[in-house]
Amino acid sequence: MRSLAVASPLPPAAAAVAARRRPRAASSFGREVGSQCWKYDLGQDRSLGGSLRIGQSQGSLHRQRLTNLLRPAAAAISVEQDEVNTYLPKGDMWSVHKFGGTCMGTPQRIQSVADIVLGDSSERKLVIVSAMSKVTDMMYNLVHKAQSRDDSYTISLEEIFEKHMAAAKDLLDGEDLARFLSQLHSDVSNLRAMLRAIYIAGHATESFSDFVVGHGELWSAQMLSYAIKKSGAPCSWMDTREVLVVKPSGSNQVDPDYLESEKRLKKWFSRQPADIVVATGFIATTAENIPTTLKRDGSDFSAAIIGSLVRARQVTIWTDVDGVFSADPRKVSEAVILSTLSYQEAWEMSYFGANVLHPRTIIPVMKDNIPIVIRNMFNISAPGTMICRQPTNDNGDLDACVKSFATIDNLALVNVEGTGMAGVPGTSSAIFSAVKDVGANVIMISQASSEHSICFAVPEQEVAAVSAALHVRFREALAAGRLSKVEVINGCSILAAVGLRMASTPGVSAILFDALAKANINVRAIAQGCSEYNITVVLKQEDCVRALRAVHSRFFLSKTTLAVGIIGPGLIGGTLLNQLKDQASVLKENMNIDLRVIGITGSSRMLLSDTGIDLTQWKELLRKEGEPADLANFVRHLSDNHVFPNKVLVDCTADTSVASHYYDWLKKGIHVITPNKKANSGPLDRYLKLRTLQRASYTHYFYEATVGAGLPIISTLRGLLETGDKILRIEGIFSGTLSYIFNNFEGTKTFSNVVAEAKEAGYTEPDPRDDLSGTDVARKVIILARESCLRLELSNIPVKSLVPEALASCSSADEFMQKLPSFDEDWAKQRSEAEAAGEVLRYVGVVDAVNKEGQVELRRYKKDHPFAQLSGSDNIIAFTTSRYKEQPLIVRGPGAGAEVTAGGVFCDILRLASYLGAPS
Ligand SMILES: NC(=O)C1=CN([C@@H]2O[C@H](COP(=O)(O)OP(=O)(O)OC[C@H]3O[C@@H](n4cnc5c(N)ncnc54)[C@H](O)[C@@H]3O)[C@@H](O)[C@H]2O)C=CC1
Ligand SMILES: N[C@@H](CC=O)C(=O)O
Ligand code: NA
Repeated sequence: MRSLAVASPLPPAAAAVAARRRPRAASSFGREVGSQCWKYDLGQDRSLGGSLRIGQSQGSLHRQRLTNLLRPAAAAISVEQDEVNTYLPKGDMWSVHKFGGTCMGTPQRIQSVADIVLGDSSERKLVIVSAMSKVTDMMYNLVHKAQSRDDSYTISLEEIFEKHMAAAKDLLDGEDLARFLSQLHSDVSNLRAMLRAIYIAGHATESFSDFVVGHGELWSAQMLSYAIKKSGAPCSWMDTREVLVVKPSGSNQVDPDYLESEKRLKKWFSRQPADIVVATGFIATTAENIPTTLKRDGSDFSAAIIGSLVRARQVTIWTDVDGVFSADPRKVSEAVILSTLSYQEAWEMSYFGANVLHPRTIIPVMKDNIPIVIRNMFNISAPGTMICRQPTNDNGDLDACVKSFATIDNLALVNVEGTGMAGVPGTSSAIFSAVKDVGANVIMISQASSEHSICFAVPEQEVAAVSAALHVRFREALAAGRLSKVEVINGCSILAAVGLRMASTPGVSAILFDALAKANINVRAIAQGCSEYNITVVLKQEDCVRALRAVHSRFFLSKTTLAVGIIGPGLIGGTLLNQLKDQASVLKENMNIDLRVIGITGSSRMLLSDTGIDLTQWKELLRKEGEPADLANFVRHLSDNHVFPNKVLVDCTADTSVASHYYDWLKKGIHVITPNKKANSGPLDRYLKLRTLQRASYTHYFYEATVGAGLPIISTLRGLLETGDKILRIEGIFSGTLSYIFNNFEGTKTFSNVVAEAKEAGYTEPDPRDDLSGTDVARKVIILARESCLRLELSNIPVKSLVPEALASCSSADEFMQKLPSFDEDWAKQRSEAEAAGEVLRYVGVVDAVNKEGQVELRRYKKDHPFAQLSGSDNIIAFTTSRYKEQPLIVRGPGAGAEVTAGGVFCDILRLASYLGAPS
């Protein structure tokens, strides 16, 4: 027994690479192949490492066998330099397809792949395949087990054998099956020998490992080619180690040698001029004819290189998704499939982890302008995403400029700040060399031109080292005050918008930042290079998904998407829901506004939905599927919803306690709309706080229906004030109920009957005493007074109540209505007295802006006075202002009732949508 002692001065892995790369003279284990030499000298392979001793006979047997194993591929790839066959067809005829492991997962799927290939009407087809799903991992595992001296590699190899045998038996028959199985047997027996050597050596060189692993592709390619042949189409299979020549380019990457590969490909075709070729993905050879692989995403890369070599008209990458999404669909459920992308956009997106293509996959096809199409083999009807030079929908449209959004989490921002940085060359170099020295990866950099600070983002787990290095590097500058701080902001994320020409198209970043502002998201840093493809913003990580959804919906959904929560589905709330239902599709189509009611709560039950309640049956759903009402949970449901960036709560109750929450809701970034007068007519300090918050934020609060229902009262007043007019007096009939009562109390019906009619018609407050007492009018007077900048409390308004004192203490509205007839006579008397004087009774409210006071009272007006001309539930409001002094500006019309009031609230919702960016 002769011992073979191998002492390596290099670590085994490095030695393995060195051994592979160093050309050697042919040894007794080497063999001349054609004009080239197979130069792999196992005897001197230092990567066998350590002081391993292998018995001579066993060692030489293995060496001999292993060399032979590696040989077939090498033999085939030998090419005479001048022997260039011209068969390789050029032009548009080749169509290249690539099917990944999932597509090749089962015999049935391999058959479907065959069907897809046969269904392609291209003249010539080149099909690149990965190993059956999981096989590559199983093969790596074999190597791992063998080199860890784990005997069970033999069982694992057996499993792999069984898996392929079973698949082949399912898929093939006759001679082709026999041929495949015989090849499989022979390959497995060779692998057994190779693994045994690895087991004995306790180590596998990279080329041994690549050789073993590549069998997955060899088998899947053969099976598919036989399956295609079985369907009647002539088909060859190609071991791409015979043609695809690559050279290592460091950090686990390889560069294709196009010239050499093209020569070998032509040679290959000269021997097998087939119209359908199934080729192995992932595997290749070095110029020295050593089997290797294309590393990560190797099969896509194979397809792109081969596509380029045959000048394919298109490379189709088949996978299990419909195409490339506009955002991670796990985070944005409304993400859409993009129909086209430019090469650069695909490139940018893959950087951000979008499941597109590895950037290097794009390079080979990009240079020849060959489109890549990503398609779903399990959904052939989906057209997929085409990646090409000039996407057709890239027509200068603002929205087409942004293709997708992506995020990176777990980052920290480092901010280096100080006056001593400005104008000092070398500061940034010093900062980043310190960062480099600790091996941290800088993900974005931003420096304002004032030069007082530089900030950059690094992975959070690297920031402590970066910060420490910067403190050491700038110790003196910090001590001297030239630098004021090296600050670390943890918990950051990056949100990137990717799109061709985005950065050079006016308005895109405005839309982006506007969407973020409206979603109440604070931007911490911004970077946009001169590259046209990317705008990056840094945000708090907790805001990131919300931000992603906000910007995505702004660019990809309707222009304005609004999630609505309705509180109080009574008369007004219920009518509003029906109006929303009827108008939703028109709004979506004509105005690009998408309103989704995602919650309805009454006082006892609530109904919640993440994406929108079916409004055709909201009542039934609320009854059957509703849960016990809980306002806090209801609000949480709305604010936690990240699908819709804009949210509004519509308070259709008359409840003071509901109104007391508006401040908190606005603070949370939820817009508020209401016909409920309680907040604006409640305590002055609360009101002022609410309005101050509203004015200081991008969150909106609208309440047009609190005065005159749907009539444009608040908006008219605002228009006057905002354009510089001065309000002198606002006077009018503000109560639809009282207007109706006095318009219809003409002597034919009793007073209590007319009140009952008003209640029946839906004009009254839930408790009609609020109308008759004048409180409702007083509230409206207060609302208008405050809007006109008067600081009045409800208690400052003298009110003449029409509720008989005896009925003020009735415990319910019903009891009040029952007892009201006993006062009909008093009312009849008052009415006839006025009538006798040629006058009518009218209940009016006044805002006297000059004297800073308000009044609410029952007055008598001559029959020719405009206030005497009203009918139904009409309100009339006269604004006397500096500009409208001689003749007041008058607004008149029905000022109560379900449809008009709900219409007023709806109008506020649309006003909000337009504030949020909906087109006018
Ligand atoms: N009816 C009209 O013509 C006009 C009414 N308004 C205002 O519209 C609001 C609604 O009036 P209506 O629909 O006529 O009253 P309503 O009594 O028919 O409806 C109010 C609804 O709110 C619910 N509700 C009460 N407290 C609640 C709470 N804490 N949480 C959840 N739900 C609650 C009630 O169960 C009821 O379904 C009132 O503030 C009223 O002043 C404003 C202008 C005109
Ligand atoms: N009850 C009110 C309804 C509107 O605010 C009225 O009658 O005007
Ligand atoms: Na109004």
